Amino acid sequence: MFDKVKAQAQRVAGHRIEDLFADAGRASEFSVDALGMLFDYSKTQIDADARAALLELVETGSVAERRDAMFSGAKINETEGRAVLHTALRNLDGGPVMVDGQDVMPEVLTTLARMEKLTEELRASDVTDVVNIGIGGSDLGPVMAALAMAPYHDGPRCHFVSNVDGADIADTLKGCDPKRTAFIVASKTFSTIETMTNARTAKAWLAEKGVSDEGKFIALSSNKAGAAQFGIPEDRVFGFEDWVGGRYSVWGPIGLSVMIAVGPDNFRAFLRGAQAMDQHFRSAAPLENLPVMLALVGIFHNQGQGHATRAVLPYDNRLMRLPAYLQQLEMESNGKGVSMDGADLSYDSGPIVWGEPGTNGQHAFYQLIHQGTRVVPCEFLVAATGHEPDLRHHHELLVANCLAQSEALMRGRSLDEARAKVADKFEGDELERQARHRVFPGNRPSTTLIYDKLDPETLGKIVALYEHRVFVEGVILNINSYDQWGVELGKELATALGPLVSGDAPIAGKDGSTTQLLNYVRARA
Ligand SMILES: O=P(O)(O)OC[C@H]1O[C@](O)(CO)[C@@H](O)[C@@H]1O
Repeated sequence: MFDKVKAQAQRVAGHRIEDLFADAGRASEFSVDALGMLFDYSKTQIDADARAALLELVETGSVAERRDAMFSGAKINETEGRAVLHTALRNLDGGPVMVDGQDVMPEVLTTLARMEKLTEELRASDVTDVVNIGIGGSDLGPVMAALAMAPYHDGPRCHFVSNVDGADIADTLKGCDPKRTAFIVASKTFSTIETMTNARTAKAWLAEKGVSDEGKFIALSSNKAGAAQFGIPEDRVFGFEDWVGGRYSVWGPIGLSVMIAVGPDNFRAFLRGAQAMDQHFRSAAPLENLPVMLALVGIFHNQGQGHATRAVLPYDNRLMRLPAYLQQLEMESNGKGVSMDGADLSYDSGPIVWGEPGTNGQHAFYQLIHQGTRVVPCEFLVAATGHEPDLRHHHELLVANCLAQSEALMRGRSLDEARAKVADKFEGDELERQARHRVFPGNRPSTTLIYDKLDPETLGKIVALYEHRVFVEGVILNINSYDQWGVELGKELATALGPLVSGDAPIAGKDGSTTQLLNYVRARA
């Protein structure tokens, strides 16, 4: 499937990216300028022929057909028999969206209106703190978006508790007044062990402080019966259907904490941004299509050139949690071992995604990115303007650093240049030795997504852009991006190990290492 792309990747392997700019039109020709953002992939080895081979994958993979199937409510999550319709949650002024012959939009809009009503009530009340209890998609989206929209935060303080480690909830509750704290239990299934354990601990904390839990809990879940069993009244339960995947759920009820923080208008702007990206994805030609081109660059680096990882490097401190969010989005979606028909993949699935905001990462792991033996394709994100007009010089430094990194990755530093740098300090063999340590190979690919300002609408566009990128890569890889069976085994084993850790069951039938670790814990508990 990737033979042509691999052949192209091999052909361009020796090309210096820098030299490609001899073509004065390269920067704009290898960029997509749409929706108020510019995606520049010109600092990669992709040239016209390589791009043509990549674009063929869009045709052979039937990306357009699969895309239309997704938007139309077809059950493209075939292993779970579900539609994939997170896009309906932001279809604010769109037409009907049918699932099993029924328009889901009236319910979506009613739920949104209910969320807005509760949000207004909460924001007008004496509640000072809201604690969202959830994990994975019921945590990462809200955390990431709430942080990204910090300048618009004018509601109660929002906290996020996810880890089953008691340290998480204990540290969070330390700063909260039980009378003025509301809890959101966010769980699609309402059965996730971490979330249910933390929710019960929150209930116990209120009881211990002598505060009734009446009216204190809100549930966001597809499992209304589970929420009722926990004691949350129906009018404080916000449901969503199984066609919203956990890692795609920030746009609906799971985003309630974000709405409470920034208010309904800003939350709607966030949805509008995503909706604009949806429309763009559906209508723009592949070459002009942001998600398609972002995906093809990813395919080129991973399946074409064999680079197993990619770094996401936002030069936007408020996108601090974007790499973690994308780790779930990309790796839970496209980290699969079999194709749609269940056959073993004969090529690599999605890449290992990681990152940190710049400039912090520069002083930590960029050493490896510049001089390590492995190539890490980098994806920079940066805003043209910041939210702090009085701190313009900070923003200018931030942008300069971002551009400097992609330039340095591309240009590198030759041995001659390195020698010149230290010629006044060393001579002879020592000069040679010292110079070699200062060589940067360069020719390392990166892309840059630049946008005006990280406002709610832009954030919506960026997140939807990455969602659709994952979709396109998944279609081309012919995998199901919407299930996550790989998380099951660990959950099952953890449940079985519980009594062995607590000492309620004898340690038997375990391998030597697990037995040794259990004994170590039990001796000290
Ligand atoms: O919202 P829930 O049902 O608590 O699930 C939380 C997370 O757990 C997972 O199922 C993985 O274990 C994710 O896909 C999901 O986002």
